[in-house]
Amino acid sequence: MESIIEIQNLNYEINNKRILDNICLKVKEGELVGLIGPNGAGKTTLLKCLNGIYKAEGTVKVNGVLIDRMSNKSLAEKIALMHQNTQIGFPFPAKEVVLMGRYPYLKRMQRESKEDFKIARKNMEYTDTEKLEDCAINEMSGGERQRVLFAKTLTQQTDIILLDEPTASLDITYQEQIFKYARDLSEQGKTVLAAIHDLKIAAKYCTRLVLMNDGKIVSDGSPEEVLTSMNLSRVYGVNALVYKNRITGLLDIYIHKVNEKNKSVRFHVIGGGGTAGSVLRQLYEQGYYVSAGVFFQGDSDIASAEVFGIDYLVEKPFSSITDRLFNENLAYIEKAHTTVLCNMPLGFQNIRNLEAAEQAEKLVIIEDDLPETRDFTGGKAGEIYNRLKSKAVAVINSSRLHEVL
Ligand SMILES: Nc1ncnc2c1ncn2[C@@H]1O[C@H](COP(=O)(O)OP(=O)(O)OP(=O)(O)O)[C@@H](O)[C@H]1O
Repeated sequence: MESIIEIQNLNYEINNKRILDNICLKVKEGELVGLIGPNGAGKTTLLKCLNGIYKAEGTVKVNGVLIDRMSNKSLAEKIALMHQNTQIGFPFPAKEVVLMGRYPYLKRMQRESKEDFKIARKNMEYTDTEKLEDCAINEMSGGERQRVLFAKTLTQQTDIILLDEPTASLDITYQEQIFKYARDLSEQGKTVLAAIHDLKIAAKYCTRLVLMNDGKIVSDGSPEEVLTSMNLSRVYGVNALVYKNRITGLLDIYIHKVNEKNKSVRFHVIGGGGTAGSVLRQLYEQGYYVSAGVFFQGDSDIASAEVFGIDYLVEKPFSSITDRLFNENLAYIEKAHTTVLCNMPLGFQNIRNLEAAEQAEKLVIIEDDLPETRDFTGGKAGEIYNRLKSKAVAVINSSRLHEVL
């Protein structure tokens, strides 16, 4: 398929400072591309070059035609840009602002036709802004104004739509809504490029992400290809873990700061049934060496251990812990400075985890629920648990774990 947008060797400077550095990018019809990158990466500047607001060195073609050869009006029939934080000083009613989207199609002094009004109205309905039609644009909340401006952008009826931080002042419902609209538009064959800071929304809706830094494109591909821990760490200067959220099935990002000083201190975590996730995270953030187990296949604690790169032991589902895994668990416990027993359900299947915990030199028990309420062995596990309690260095609520780390 031909590219609807083709950018080659684009360079742009302001006051001798290189803002865009040799940008090359081709976008196909119907793509929904997220432009991501830290503040100052050059996203807005790139969108403005595409829209002809900034004249840069290099070439920008739309449908194979150089935009320098197009008049402002004919470019505005092809590309609409919704600016970041647009302020309008004059109290235009919303419906007039939306109608302004029709300007590329009107001759000098020509009034809008019935058809123009119809298009504007349809887009106000679509963006849930009809109720605001008589409200002054400069007296609206940031989010309301943003939605009216989005309706105006759509009213321009262009094949290419550029959105610069379209969700900046929107509440969570409308943040998602704008990107649902953007996805609908791309499914209808429109091409959408959106500068966006929210990486989770970018991953959820965009078919392709372009990561920029210092005026350059540093990665370009599917959300999975671009949103890697390495890319995010390199560009944003943070420690980031990128993983598939097992509950939502979506790409998720966890930004964190790890204390690098604690690597030689070992913790072992006994959990299960999703009770270990938060414990593993907190220990990971402290930078300790952490091992965990014995979990049973299918447990969400395994997903947590994998995200945090923690060594763990896993048994087949619905089986008791074998001697081999019991001994491996013991070996981890013996090497650990501290063993943490989570607030897990107690059954015949995992009773050997409690037996192993008896060997811990220093045991911390997390108790959010009384053991009687989660003992499914008729008291057998409860007996061991009570012995563990009497030797534990701390029995705490999970919200207080940080106090003993
Ligand atoms: N009018 C200007 N005069 C001087 N420098 C500018 C101007 N406009 C942009 N810049 C600089 O160009 C660089 C890129 O800015 P741009 O707004 O394109 O980045 P961005 O990726 O959109 O950032 P943000 O995510 O913060 O909106 C920044 O370093 C910015 O300071």
